[in-house]
Amino acid sequence: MIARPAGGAARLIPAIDTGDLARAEALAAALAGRCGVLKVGLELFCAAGAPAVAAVTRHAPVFLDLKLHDIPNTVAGALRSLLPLRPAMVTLHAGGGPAMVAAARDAAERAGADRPLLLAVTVLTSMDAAALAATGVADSPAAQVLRLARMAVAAGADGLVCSPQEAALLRAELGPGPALVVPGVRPAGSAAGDQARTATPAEAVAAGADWIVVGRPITGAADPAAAAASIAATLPG
Ligand SMILES: O=C(O)c1cc(=O)[nH]c(=O)n1[C@@H]1O[C@H](COP(=O)(O)O)[C@@H](O)[C@H]1O
Repeated sequence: MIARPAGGAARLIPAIDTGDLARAEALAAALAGRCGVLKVGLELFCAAGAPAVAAVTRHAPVFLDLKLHDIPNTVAGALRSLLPLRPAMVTLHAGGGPAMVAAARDAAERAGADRPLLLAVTVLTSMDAAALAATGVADSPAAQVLRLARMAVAAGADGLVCSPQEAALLRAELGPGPALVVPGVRPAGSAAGDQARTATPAEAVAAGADWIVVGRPITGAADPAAAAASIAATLPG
């Protein structure tokens, strides 16, 4: 399994969100020396599939973020199908429940010591309290994140995806064990876009994030490599 980053640029995971494989390869080449991991998400995977993962893996370990959410048997099968791509990290939705998380963990174990870090997504960083309430959850995002996080870790998740606003709570309640991967991160002055629960890169790390995920502030910059370097420079070494 991938080791936790010691600090600095190794904590940064740029999200290569594009449907264009050539652009993804160019971004991966430009960003590889300035981050620890590169994220392939739904947009790139739906456009270009396994070859996109192979292409990005040539530059850095890949966080394959497909947010699996289905019955346990189907999620386990999906995990088995993804293992040959050798992702360093994979995501599934904690909301699929403990049997789904446990089935994914069993499937991931087939890769032995080299298995991907299994990350459970809690409450999406794009959701505020009103959006959560619209799904039938009256609790605050923080309370729901903690509930899902406890369940997912008990069921076998190695780590959690949460917003920077819940990272300190999860560290305090769950200790140093679970890896925390934190999107919804915005350098000071950059547009939030559809992200609702945000903080700066340095704030996210101070709150307990092991890795931070940053997409548009890097990929939308005129010079993505320079944007990544300037974010990394704000992270504690
Ligand atoms: O699992 C994720 O990575 C994820 C979970 C979440 O709650 N929120 C979230 O934004 N993400 C991903 O993190 C990235 C954030 O991108 P930007 O908003 O452009 O920085 C996207 O690729 C999202 O799919």
